[in-house]
Amino acid sequence: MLALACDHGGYELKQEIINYLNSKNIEFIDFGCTSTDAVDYPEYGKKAAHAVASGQCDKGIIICGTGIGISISANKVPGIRCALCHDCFSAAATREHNDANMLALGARVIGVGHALKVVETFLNTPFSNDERHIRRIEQIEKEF
Ligand SMILES: O=C[C@H](O)[C@H](O)[C@H](O)COP(=O)(O)O
Repeated sequence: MLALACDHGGYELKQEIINYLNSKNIEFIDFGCTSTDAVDYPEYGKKAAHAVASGQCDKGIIICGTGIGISISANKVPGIRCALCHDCFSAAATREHNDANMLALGARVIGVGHALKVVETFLNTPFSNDERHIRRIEQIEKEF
């Protein structure tokens, strides 16, 4: 199960991602927002992040104008590793190396076609399970 969320800047791209997910029969929960009316991205980013952190959803995709504010918000939730990616290399690498559990996109940065390729790459790339990456992820989670 995938968690989706956006602010007003990401609403239209989220609708395109929903069409893509439906075409692939990928299940999702949409945590809003529900229109292009202005909202505050932290509320929506954190809702989706809590769904992932609690195990209700396996992964999340969140979208704002740049992807920056909503990813910063999601990464405040313990257990969330949200990666802002606007290219397929980064989307694959963050799954393989960081076991990222959320993807952030900036709808004012990337075109729809490219964004859907980034989404596809993120969803289809497994974590490497490599010892060095596991060690580093454990360090991310640890208080220093
Ligand atoms: O990082 C924040 C996001 O890009 C927001 O989508 C953006 O700040 C919203 O801007 P505005 O309220 O001017 O539409």
